Amino acid sequence: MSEDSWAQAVDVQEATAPSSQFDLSQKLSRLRDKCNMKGDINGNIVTQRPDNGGWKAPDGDKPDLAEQSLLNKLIRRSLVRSRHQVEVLQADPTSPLYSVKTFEELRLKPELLKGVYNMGFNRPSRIQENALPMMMAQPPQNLIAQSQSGTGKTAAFSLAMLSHVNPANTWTQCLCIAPTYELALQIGQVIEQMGKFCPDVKLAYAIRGNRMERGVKLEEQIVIGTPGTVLDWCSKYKHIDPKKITLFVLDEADVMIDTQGHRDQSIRIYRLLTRACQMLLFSATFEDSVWRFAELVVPDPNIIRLKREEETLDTIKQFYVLCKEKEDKFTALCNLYGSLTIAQAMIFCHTRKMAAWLSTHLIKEGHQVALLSGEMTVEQRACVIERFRNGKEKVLVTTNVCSRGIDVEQVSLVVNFDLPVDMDGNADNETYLHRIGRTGRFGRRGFAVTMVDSERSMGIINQIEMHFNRRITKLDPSNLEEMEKLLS
Ligand SMILES: Nc1ncnc2c1ncn2[C@@H]1O[C@H](COP(=O)(O)OP(=O)(O)OP(=O)(O)O)[C@@H](O)[C@H]1O
Repeated sequence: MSEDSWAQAVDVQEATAPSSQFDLSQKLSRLRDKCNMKGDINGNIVTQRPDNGGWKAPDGDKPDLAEQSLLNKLIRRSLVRSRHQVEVLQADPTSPLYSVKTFEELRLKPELLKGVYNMGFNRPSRIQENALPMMMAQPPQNLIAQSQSGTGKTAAFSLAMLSHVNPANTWTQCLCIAPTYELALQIGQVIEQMGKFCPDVKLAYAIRGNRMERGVKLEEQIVIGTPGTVLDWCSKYKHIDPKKITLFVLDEADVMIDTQGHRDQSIRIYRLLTRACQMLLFSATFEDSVWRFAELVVPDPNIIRLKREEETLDTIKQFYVLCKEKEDKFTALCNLYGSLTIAQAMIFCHTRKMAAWLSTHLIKEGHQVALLSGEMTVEQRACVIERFRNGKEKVLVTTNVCSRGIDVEQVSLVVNFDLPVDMDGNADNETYLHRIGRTGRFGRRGFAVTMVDSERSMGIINQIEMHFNRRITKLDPSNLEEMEKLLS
C-alpha cells in the first residue's frame, strides 16, 4: 500500500469523530452505551463496523492490533501484576537509579496525589516504581518502556504529564499520540480522572472532527490525539506550537508502527519538536521493528522492560479425542461435557462459520452459549466477554479473536474443536499455548481437549506434543468410566 493510501485510511478512521469540540464524556458514554445495547448476545447480530475504513477481519479472525488493544482496555478491571523483575538500562549508567515504593516519594502536587488515591491506586505498580522517577527527573530524561498490557503504563505517563504541566501557562506543553481515536479517548479518560482535582489543567483531543479556525492557538496544556490530526494541528493549522512542547508521549508504539502512515506521521511530528523536548515511548511488545522505530524517535533513552509472565502448562491436563467429522466432534463434546463438572468452558473453532454452527447446535442441546467472532464490533466483543466472565453463559465459542489476553478465572475446560494451524497448515504452537492457557489459571486445575479428525491432525498433535515436551493423552468419550478416571 502506498503512503498516500495509508494516510487516507487514517483519515477515514479519524473522520468518524463527531464534530463537537472536546466532548469526551459524550463519546465515552456512546462507547459504553454500545456495550449495554440490547440484542442477541450470542453474536447473531452481524454488524459491520461502522467506522472500519474498509477493514474486514479474515475468516480466521485475527483482529488488528489496535482493536485487540482497545478490547483489552475495555475488559480490564485491574492491574496485571507480574512477578518478573524490571530490567532497567540507563542512558548514563553512572547516574544513580531511583525507584519509588510510594506515590508520596514523588513529591507530587497535593491535588494530583489526591487524584491518584481517588483512583484507588495505593502504591506504584512494578513498572511505575522505576518509570515514574525517571519520567519526573530533572533534567528531563527520555524513556522507552515496554511491558505487557495492563501493567500500568498509561497511568504512569498520565501522571507524568499532569505533573509536568505548568497550569499558569495557557499553551500546549504535553503532547501524546495514540494509534486510534478510541485509544486516544481511553487515555484522555485516565488523565481526566487523575487530574480531577487539578481544575487549572486542561486537556484537548486532536482527533478528526474537532475543528478550529486556522491559526487559533490551543490553551489546553495537554493534547492527546492521533498522528494525522496532531501533525495537522502542529504544522498546517498552527493550533499547537511544537517548539513549546516539552513532553512528548508516544503510546502503543507496536500498534503505531503496524500502520505505515502512522509511523511516518509520528516521525514527522517528532521532527517538529525541539531537542530539549522530553520523549517517552511505550509499547506492550518489543520486536526489532518496534525497537528500530523507538530509536528513531527517542534519542539517548533510558530503557525499562518488564518481562511477561510465562504461561505454564503445569496445571493443565491435555487430552485429544479421535473423531470423524464435525457431527462426531459435536457428540464427543457433549459426552465430555456430560461427564465433567465444568465451571466454564471455552471452545475454539477455526472459522466463524464453524463457530456459528457449533454454537447453534450447543444451544439446541440446552447449553447457555456465547459466541465471539471477528465480525462483531470491539464493544460487542467486550460485552460478550464481560457476560461470560460474570457467568451469564457457561460456554464461550470463539475463533482466534479471544485466544489472547482474556482472563476468566473459572474456565476449567478449553476445547480445540479445530486444531490451531498456521497459514501453511502446520501446528501453530503459540496459538495452542495461548488457547489452552485460558484454563488452569492461578494454579487451578484445568483440562484442554483437542479434537483430532484426520491423520494430518494427528500429526499436528504429535508436533505440539514434541514442541512442549508434554504428553497429550488419548481420551475415549464413549468410555465414561475411563474418562472419569482420567479426568479426576
Ligand atoms: N498503581 C496502580 N495501582 C492500582 N491500579 C493501577 C495502578 N496503575 C494502574 N492501575 C490500573 O491497572 C489497569 C491497567 O493500567 P494501565 O491501563 O495504565 O496499563 P497499561 O500498561 O497502559 O495497559 P495497556 O497497554 O493495555 O494500555 C487500569 O485499570 C488502571 O487503572
